Amino acid sequence: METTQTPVQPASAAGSRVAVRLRGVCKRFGSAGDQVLAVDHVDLDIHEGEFLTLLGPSGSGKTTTLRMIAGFELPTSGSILLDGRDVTNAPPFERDVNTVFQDYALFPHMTVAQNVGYGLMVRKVPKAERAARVREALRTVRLEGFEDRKPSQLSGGQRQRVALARALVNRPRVLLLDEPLGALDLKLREQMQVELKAIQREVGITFVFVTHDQGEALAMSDRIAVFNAGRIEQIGTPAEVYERPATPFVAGFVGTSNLLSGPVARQILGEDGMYSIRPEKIRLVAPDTEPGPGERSVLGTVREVVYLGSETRFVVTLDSVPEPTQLVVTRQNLHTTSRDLDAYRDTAVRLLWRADSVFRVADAG
Ligand SMILES: Nc1ncnc2c1ncn2[C@@H]1O[C@H](COP(=O)(O)OP(=O)(O)OP(=O)(O)O)[C@@H](O)[C@H]1O
Repeated sequence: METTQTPVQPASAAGSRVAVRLRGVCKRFGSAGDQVLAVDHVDLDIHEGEFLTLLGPSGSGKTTTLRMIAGFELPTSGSILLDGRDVTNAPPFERDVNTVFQDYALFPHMTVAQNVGYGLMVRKVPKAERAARVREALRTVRLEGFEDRKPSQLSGGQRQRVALARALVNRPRVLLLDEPLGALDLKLREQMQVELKAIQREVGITFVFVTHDQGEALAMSDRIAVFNAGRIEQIGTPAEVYERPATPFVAGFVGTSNLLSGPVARQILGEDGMYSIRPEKIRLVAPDTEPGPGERSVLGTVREVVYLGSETRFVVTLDSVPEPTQLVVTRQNLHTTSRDLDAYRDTAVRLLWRADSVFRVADAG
């Protein structure tokens, strides 16, 4: 009986071997005169054992990129390599990858165990080994004891785990996940984010995960590739993408950003170009507070106070800048109650931030 497991490889130890390589990949849909360039010259290296997320708004080309890695779509131009082997035009079954879809695509008439073991049965894996591998996959997704249930007798989160087990049981080199948590409610989604990441660490398989949810991408990924209009605008760790967004689009799509440009940037920062500062990096203090060493500040008036439970969002218009400018500031409600906050409205304040919290996202245009 074979019970060997894929070796444990923590995500932080993701190897430098390239599991998936995309070079100059383009995908055009439609016929002449009515064409969409869904994916536009994408270059991407995904490392072995890595959890890589394709993040972007609807229509930005993430799913098409994933489907080309799976072999469900063929690129119009460019090449795709899996483990160094050119698979650009290979059919899906000749690629060592598996896909988990958002709608799970489980067989309703089969039990959980039959669903998970289906691919092994088709590949004529002997019965005893099949049973052992199904058991092992169900253990990995923490669904022991559910073997004989039908999909209709499971919750959304449990069905999602069956879909995951059905992919893991094949021990693919690469697992492709297309918005797999999209159908779950927020609480379950957050719980599954933690579990999915733990499972990926345990099995050490390369995960390529598609989502439009920036919070999900930040919470789970080793690296994030941010898509916009068919192109990758930035690839980096969650901290790099959040703290040092490379473009105005990334600054706005991943978290909230205040963008400063033109005469406003010149007056406040003394620089040309476009700059970004995160709302939580700005402190709201009394107007007569002196900035400390390495700090910058500007005077303003609080226009809106929005209580959000764990934090409050202030919208502040700036005094003495040449154009009407608003900055958003967020603050954790550590000792504040909603009643204290009303006093802020229409008051004069000083906004204070560390000079190194501001970063350039574009050159002067
Ligand atoms: N089969 C197709 N035929 C024609 N156009 C398509 C096809 N599939 C995708 N597109 C177009 O390609 C572009 C990229 O689509 P894609 O599904 O890859 O985006 P996405 O970022 O995954 O979006 P979503 O989050 O909404 O799934 C879109 O403009 C879409 O309308």
